Amino acid sequence: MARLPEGTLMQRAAAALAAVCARTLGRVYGSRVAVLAGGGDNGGDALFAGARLARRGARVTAILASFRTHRAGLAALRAAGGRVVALTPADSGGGSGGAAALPEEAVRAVASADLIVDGLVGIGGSGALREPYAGLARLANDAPGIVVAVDVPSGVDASTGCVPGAAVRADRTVTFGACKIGLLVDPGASHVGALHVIDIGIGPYLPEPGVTALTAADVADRLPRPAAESDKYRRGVVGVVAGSDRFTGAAVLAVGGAVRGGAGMVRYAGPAEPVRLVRARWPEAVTTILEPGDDVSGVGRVQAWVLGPGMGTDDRAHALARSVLDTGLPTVLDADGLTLLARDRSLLRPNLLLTPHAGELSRLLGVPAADIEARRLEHVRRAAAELGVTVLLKGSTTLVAEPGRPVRVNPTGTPWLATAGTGDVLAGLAGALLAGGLDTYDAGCCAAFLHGLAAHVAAAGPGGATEAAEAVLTTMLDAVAGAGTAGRADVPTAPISAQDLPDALPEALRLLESPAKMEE
Ligand SMILES: NC(=O)C1=CN([C@@H]2O[C@H](COP(=O)(O)OP(=O)(O)OC[C@H]3O[C@@H](n4cnc5c(N)ncnc54)[C@H](OP(=O)(O)O)[C@@H]3O)[C@@H](O)[C@H]2O)[C@@H](O)CC1
Ligand SMILES: Nc1ncnc2c1ncn2[C@@H]1O[C@H](COP(=O)(O)OP(=O)(O)O)[C@@H](O)[C@H]1O
Ligand SMILES: [K+]
Repeated sequence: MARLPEGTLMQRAAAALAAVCARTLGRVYGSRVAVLAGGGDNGGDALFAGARLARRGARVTAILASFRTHRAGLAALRAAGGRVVALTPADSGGGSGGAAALPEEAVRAVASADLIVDGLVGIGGSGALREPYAGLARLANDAPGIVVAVDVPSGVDASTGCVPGAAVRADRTVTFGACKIGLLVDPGASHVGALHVIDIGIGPYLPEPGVTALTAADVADRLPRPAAESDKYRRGVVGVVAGSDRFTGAAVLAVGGAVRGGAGMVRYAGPAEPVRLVRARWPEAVTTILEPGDDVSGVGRVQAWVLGPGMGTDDRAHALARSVLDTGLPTVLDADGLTLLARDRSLLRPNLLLTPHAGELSRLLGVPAADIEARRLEHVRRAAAELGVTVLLKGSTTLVAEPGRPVRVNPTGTPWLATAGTGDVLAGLAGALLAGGLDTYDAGCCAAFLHGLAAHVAAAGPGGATEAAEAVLTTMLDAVAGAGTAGRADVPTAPISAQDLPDALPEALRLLESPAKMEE
């Protein structure tokens, strides 16, 4: 800002915002636009964009939520023929009266708009939206028009993704200069809609990001690949200690993730019944039957372990877990393994990748699961710092934290993954990548990326897999890099089950290669 004439950045932002609004509307002339303007520069962006749309023939009404309004923006809107409705602090959309307490003129303008521009608050917002901002946000959400958020959907904390109160649910978000963390991390991320990241020329002046995301090319670069002189041992042997007579599926799913994740060999060790089922489904796995009280000394050499899914939490499971962890090898610790760790911190070792969901992290940190869901970034950072290991927090947006490194957010997730057993596949997949030589941080990030991609491929089926994967790999990541728009592909999808994931992994891996080549 200091290097440019005053208002230059805002004009760049407003021009791009108006262009997205115009494209969204299709026909600008004669369309109805409501601009919700807060008291800061976010409102300024929205008012200048409103002025541009008004000059192209849109009927624009600005609703001013604050006494303080961006002066030049308001003047531009007025000069372009826009109408203005000013609210007072007494105009409250809150309480049981809901939006009805807002002035009729404002309610009508929003309810009849083809497009609503949310310029209430941007990166300067703090805490839950106050009235009348909150009432306007609710009004926009209930209106039939398309909602375009300026920089950040108002009510979403731009730095954390927390949503402490009412918040705008946008169909599109046009963000300036860089993708904000809160647009990628839930619950904020689910308010964003299609995402446009607009380059306004500030990139070279921004500090190192605190949160990063891997692109398809980044993942492809990191994946272990067999060389001419490879053999199964050098590609990495992963040992899986999972499943029990009661939870046999966990064994089959974790082994499936490891086999399809590219391990040179998978060794499975467990009770007789899961061993029988693993052999039936994955004959390539080398199995060892563990009798009660056995440790893993008879399993053979491995480079990394997957420990925990469905193994139980009794004293025998505890002793078995300790025998795995005492090998000192890199280990994915999941599910029951995490419950054991929560009870007995002496199991903690370096070289661990913990893969908790919010419930499991809640037990590890002694914090209610709802707080973890509400402040995912804070809690994953805290867990990594407190435990001194890599922590992959599963759920609506998967985050990977390691002390001293930026948190990585996984861009490939899909809610179709919310089904029993998918976590077991993730653990196996991450184990294969660890055995292949990746460190716990990269193994976690790459596993989450491939797992999400495989879910898209499986949910879209053979007919839509390519399109669905391209939407994730190209469009979404381009948008984050400022070169396109992110939105989900419009391909029909169907529910998936956990066992679809290992089967979809080969196709996901092939599709991962193609955009990587395109970028070259
Ligand atoms: N940086 C750049 O390079 C560029 C930045 N640009 C734009 O500037 C935006 C940042 O502008 P900003 O700093 O003026 O803050 P902004 O987001 O408008 O919020 C402040 C206002 O919101 C209010 N308010 C706050 N919290 C509230 C709550 N909970 N509930 C209710 N009200 C609340 C607060 O009120 P106050 O607390 O002061 O009473 C004040 O009026 C940025 O997001 C982008 O759009 C572009 O032009 C391009 C260049
Ligand atoms: N709403 C969601 N959106 C995206 N991914 C999700 C969602 N809910 C769960 N997942 C993913 O599904 C998997 C579920 O794992 P987990 O909770 O361990 O289940 P299970 O123990 O049944 O295998 C994780 O990879 C998680 O990130
Ligand atoms: K906004």
